[in-house]
Amino acid sequence: MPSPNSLRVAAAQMTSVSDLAANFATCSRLVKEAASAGAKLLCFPEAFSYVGTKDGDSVSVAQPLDGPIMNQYRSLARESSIWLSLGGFQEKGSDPQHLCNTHVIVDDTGKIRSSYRKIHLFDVDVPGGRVYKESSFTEPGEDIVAVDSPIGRLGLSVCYDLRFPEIYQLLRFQHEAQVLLVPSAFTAVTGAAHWEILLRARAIETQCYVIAAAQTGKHGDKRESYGDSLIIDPWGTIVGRLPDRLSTGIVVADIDLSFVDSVREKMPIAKQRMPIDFWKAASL
Ligand SMILES: O=C(O)CNC(=O)[C@H](CS)NC(=O)CCC(=O)C(=O)O
Repeated sequence: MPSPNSLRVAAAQMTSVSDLAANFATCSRLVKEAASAGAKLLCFPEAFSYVGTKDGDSVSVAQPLDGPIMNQYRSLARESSIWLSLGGFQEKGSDPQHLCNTHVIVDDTGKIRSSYRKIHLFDVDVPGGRVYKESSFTEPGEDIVAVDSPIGRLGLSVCYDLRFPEIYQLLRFQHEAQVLLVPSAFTAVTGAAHWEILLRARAIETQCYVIAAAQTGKHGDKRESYGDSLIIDPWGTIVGRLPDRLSTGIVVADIDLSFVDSVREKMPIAKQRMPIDFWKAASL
């Protein structure tokens, strides 16, 4: 039985393709499922609205946050009265060659509450995979973003950010996040090696819930994502996962913010951690 303090959340797992209308149809079905399951928030993965067939394709579909694509998703939230985490939206950049990889939070009336632009861009030669150069078509963000919601204070990030613990330390200790969102499209190779362990580490070291919605499977014949959308509690326990890592669907879990408080009270790392000045002196 969920405790009286519990709040229901959901994370989608899906295989977006290079067809805006097809992805919107999938998202709209998943929003209805999440709303009828009683979820207050549904999180979508990075590139939910569009995955191109080759690098940089997505620049051609980039739009501002007040454009028609985001408006469609805002009306989904309003119609089903549910908050949405729209991770990795292709937001129009400052020139025609670039976009921003933007994580948008929309409330249950369809209003944009906040947006975060991916800071760490995936310029990586994946061992046994291919070379990625996200910075060739993406402008990096510069601001850390947290926002209040009915399911607690949300800390925003996107995909490759997951490998950089500093951003999560700041979200927890400066911005007071209680729930970290990590919408992703991890590669099949790096996901198999690192996905679950990185997410559980971030939950444990920040004592936050982590909700990580994932792209999964083959997007055409060029790209493949690892999958495995996860909801993790502040003790590092996985509390939500789909039975099949590759299927399209939602995972639902009840989160309890009093559990966040109790983990933090019993293991008071906020008080015990050393300030940055200590480390500067120690490394002189
Ligand atoms: O461009 C798109 O369509 C969607 N975005 C992505 O796929 C991004 C940038 S290329 N992928 C990652 O950040 C993978 C990270 C990763 O796999 C790891 O850290 O191991």
